[in-house]
Amino acid sequence: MKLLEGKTVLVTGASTGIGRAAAIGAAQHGANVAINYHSRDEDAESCIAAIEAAGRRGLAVKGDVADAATATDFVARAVDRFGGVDVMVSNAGICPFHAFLDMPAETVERTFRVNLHGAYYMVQAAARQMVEQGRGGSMVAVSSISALVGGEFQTHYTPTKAGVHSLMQSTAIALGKHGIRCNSVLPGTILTEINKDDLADEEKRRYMEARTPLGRLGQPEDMVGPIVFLASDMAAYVTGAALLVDGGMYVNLQ
Ligand SMILES: NC(=O)C1=CN([C@@H]2O[C@H](COP(=O)(O)OP(=O)(O)OC[C@H]3O[C@@H](n4cnc5c(N)ncnc54)[C@H](OP(=O)(O)O)[C@@H]3O)[C@@H](O)[C@H]2O)C=CC1
Ligand SMILES: C[C@H](O)[C@@H]1OC(=O)[C@H](O)[C@@H]1O
Repeated sequence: MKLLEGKTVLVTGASTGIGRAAAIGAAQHGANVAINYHSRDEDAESCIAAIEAAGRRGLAVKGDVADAATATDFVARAVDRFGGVDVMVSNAGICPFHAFLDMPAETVERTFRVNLHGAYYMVQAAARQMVEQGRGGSMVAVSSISALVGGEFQTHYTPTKAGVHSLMQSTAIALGKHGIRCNSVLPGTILTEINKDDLADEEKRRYMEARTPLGRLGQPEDMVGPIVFLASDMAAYVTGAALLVDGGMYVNLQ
């Protein structure tokens, strides 16, 4: 069953990882897909090729989500190409692991700007377009298990993920009257570029696997079903919700 037939889906940070899998998955579910990315031109091109191989139309727009103008440009380009916006998957993010006491201010600033300001501007730009269209819509923000728990080397990162989760709760209220639903997914540990170096440490990787009741870390494709579901009309009465997609890691105290 195709859940996004005829819809236009926008995904930020879709050159690699979770965003890429979500963009291709949305196309396989019948959507035309516009992707944003920051630096990896070839990966963005191959993502578009995969969208087209699924029989849908794709558009890649390069830009830094930390800049509010990137969001208005991304939405405008998507509307120009596809005629509207039905779904915004706000996914772009960074996590430069670093200790707390000597954390550089620039690292804090950049992480906040990309992860939290970026999500805010993208969701706001998409919402303005959806309200103008008058046919509702769906926002899916990629938050994290880190919205709920801490990380020694993620003191600048976890607050942004809690912020994204909170943004979806508040926008669910602000936009409900327009038929726009806002939800977040909370991935556990998914094997992507963001943690490649961190998890190159075998001991750390084995520890993270051992914490996961399903016995393995996640793959980007594990995120597709939950994101597509929340984006789709199957979730028509779901808003302000947060869906953990973590193989059970969060509940595994002992
Ligand atoms: N992997 C995991 O375990 C988890 C990830 N998450 C979240 O998932 C999201 C995606 O991460 P993931 O797929 O793992 O990591 P990746 O590093 O594989 O993907 C990150 C994506 O974000 C893009 N990006 C980075 N900075 C910017 C920017 N300033 N402007 C626009 N795009 C940008 C990258 O583009 P490019 O490469 O072209 O620069 C890339 O497409 C993040 O928000 C992360 O916090 C949440 C929980 C767990
Ligand atoms: C980058 C981390 O490995 C990843 O990101 C998160 O949000 C979680 O903390 C994961 O472990």
